[in-house]
Amino acid sequence: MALLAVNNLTKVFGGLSAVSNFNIELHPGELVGLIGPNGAGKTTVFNLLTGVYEPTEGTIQFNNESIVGLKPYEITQRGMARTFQNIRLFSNLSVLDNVRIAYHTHVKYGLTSAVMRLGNYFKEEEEMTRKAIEFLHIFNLDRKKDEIAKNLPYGEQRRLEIARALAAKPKLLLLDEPAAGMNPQETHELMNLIKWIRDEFKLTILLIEHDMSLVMGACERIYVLEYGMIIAHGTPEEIKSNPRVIEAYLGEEVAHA
Ligand SMILES: Nc1ncnc2c1ncn2[C@@H]1O[C@H](COP(=O)(O)OP(=O)(O)OP(=O)(O)O)[C@@H](O)[C@H]1O
Repeated sequence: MALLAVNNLTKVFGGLSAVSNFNIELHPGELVGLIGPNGAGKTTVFNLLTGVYEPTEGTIQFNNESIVGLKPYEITQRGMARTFQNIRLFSNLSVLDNVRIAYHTHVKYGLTSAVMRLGNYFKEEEEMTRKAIEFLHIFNLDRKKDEIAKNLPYGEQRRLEIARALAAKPKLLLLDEPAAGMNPQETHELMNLIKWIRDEFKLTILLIEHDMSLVMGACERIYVLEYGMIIAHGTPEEIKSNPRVIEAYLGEEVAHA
């Protein structure tokens, strides 16, 4: 049974179809790539899946429920989390608080406990801090827990954003260009980290990425978008040798990935 089933998804801005008749199915535990030239519609797909935009047409079933028309926070609560192409951290908060905030979608104490600072408020807060530090440890950021997020080097900010997304306990994680701005060594480490978190947290992951070494090295299946339409879909080997993809996008880049 598919975790995510998208049919005929279309988004028109003014006269421009940013996404046209887009279909995708993701099964639990899959790690899938979404690639395509600049402006192909990849981020618009993420914005449609996460409720930032309402589709002009089409259906989105997540965990056997239609999520079209839900607000982004309602979709997060149902188990979909994402990162952004332009990192969106709470830049003036500490590294630890950036992750702790994500847990607030799951805390059990009510407003009264929070205001009155009753027993379960402290218990939950303590538990949240412990779990947040555990997460930071996975991402090798625990030593930096008290630093202000904006002062971290770029690669660490990217890792922190993923840590925060994971803290919301998603079933599906959408990563928008996680390797952007990273050097080859950082990209390689990130690739291994993404594969590891998929296995460790039994996640399904859909990632947009321009770095072909990461896409080809991590993803089991890849969808290729051009002008808002899927022009190819297959394994990394199939995509690498697909003449239409080479012509539209990858050219020499993929032949050497
Ligand atoms: N809010 C919007 N209003 C109008 N046009 C938009 C909007 N968002 C995206 N578009 C247009 O939709 C098309 C697809 O953009 P999108 O950002 O989804 O592409 P992309 O594949 O993510 O590109 P990149 O790789 O450069 O991030 C572009 O032509 C873009 O200008």
